[in-house]
Amino acid sequence: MKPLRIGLAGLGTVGVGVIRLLRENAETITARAGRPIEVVAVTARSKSKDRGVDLSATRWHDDAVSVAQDPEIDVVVELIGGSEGPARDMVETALTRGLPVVTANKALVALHGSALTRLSAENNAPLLFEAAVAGGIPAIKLVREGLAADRLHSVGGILNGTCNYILTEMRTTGRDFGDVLTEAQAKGYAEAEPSTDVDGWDTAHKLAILAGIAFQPIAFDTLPVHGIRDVTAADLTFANELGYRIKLLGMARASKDSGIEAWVRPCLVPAKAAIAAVEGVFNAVTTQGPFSGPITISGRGAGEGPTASAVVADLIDLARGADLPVWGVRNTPAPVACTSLGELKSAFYIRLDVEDRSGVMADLTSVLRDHDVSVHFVSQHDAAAGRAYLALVTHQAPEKAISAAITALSALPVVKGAPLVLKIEDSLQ
Ligand SMILES: NC(=O)C1=CN([C@@H]2O[C@H](COP(=O)(O)OP(=O)(O)OC[C@H]3O[C@@H](n4cnc5c(N)ncnc54)[C@H](OP(=O)(O)O)[C@@H]3O)[C@@H](O)[C@H]2O)C=CC1
Ligand SMILES: N[C@@H](CCO)C(=O)O
Repeated sequence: MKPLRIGLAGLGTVGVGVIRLLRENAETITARAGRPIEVVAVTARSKSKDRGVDLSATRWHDDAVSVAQDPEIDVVVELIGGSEGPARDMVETALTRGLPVVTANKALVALHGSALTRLSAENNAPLLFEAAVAGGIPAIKLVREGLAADRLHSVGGILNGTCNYILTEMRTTGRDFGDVLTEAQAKGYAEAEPSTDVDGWDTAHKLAILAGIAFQPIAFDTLPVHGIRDVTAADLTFANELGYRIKLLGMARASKDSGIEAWVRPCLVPAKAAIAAVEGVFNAVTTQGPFSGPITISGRGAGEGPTASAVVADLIDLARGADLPVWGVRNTPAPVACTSLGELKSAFYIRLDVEDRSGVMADLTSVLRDHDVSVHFVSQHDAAAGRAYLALVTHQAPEKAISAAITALSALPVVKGAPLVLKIEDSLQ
């Protein structure tokens, strides 16, 4: 049997994992793929680095584009990362040559997915990226193949393990964000420059891909993105008392006007919901469809083994000759802007740091009354001397009314520091 010959760029966590998995499970993979899958050419920044795997039988290339130009390969695997530079150049070169591409690069697919899809279609070259969303969870296969018949109402979930780890640790130990972030960096979960994770961008990249498959590609720069930096230990305590957990969610929904409502932000989810039990570095992907009903699957969203498992599953699909359209449809839909969230109605959690004296509550509620925001529940915890944290839970209100109320509340002399507003996401089961 003729092997499927792989040219692989990037020999870091995922690249080495792919080589190990292909070797360790060679017999099983060959049986399932119908032919052997062999890495025959590689590149990385350093040729001399010991990576703990034997590369003596592979051809070394000095740059990624030259791997994509290698005449003796059948598939390019891009595991360098980054939406620009060598990763993008290599993928474009391969697709232009008509070579199938497998990548784990969510930033590349989220930002340049439409242009790459055009290249893929023009050159009849498959582009697969199962590992780009939620690592070891077969998220793309779930939505693109498993749920291909349903018109989903929503798709999304907990898509960043670093944030979920930080929020879980803050809740269970009472420590603050900065403290837990330092620990997450020391343990190698968070990047040294953690903004991609904690400011929500990694979640946004993954959500954009899921939304593109479930609905239609979205214009990435129209996606509202908020991370977890402003969530405090006090918020996690309040949420707990209210019967909720705080999770960084990325969600996309088919909106009434046939657009796509999508956002990334920390939310309160009912403690009873399946997704609330997904803790630590685990990810969860959740869907709702009129025929398929609610589905939530969880697992490891990162790491050598889980991510390599997803990359190699794509390679097995290619070896089997599977014909999988990039976004699950034959045409290449143009990206659409996400719908504005202003009219979106939801209940909200508002946390305020206020002076602790008589009349403060009257000041606050008069602002809410003026913006037609009705309060469902109030709770108070002592903060510093003479100060209190107040948590308000609102009834359903349009997001723009909440935003205007927050601006007015922030201007009150009794309110200290910036209020925090979190959406209450009651629809997840
Ligand atoms: N790590 C994870 O758990 C997950 C990662 N991903 C994605 O997988 C991809 C790879 O991630 P990961 O393995 O963690 O990254 P690493 O940082 O561990 O590895 C990156 C690799 O790319 C190589 N590289 C960097 N620049 C170049 C270049 N100009 N030319 C050729 N090679 C280059 C590096 O070389 P050298 O080793 O010599 O420095 C290194 O081997 C990224 O897109 C990431 O987002 C997706 C899901 C999970
Ligand atoms: N940085 C990501 C892993 C790669 O997708 C996370 O923390 O989930």
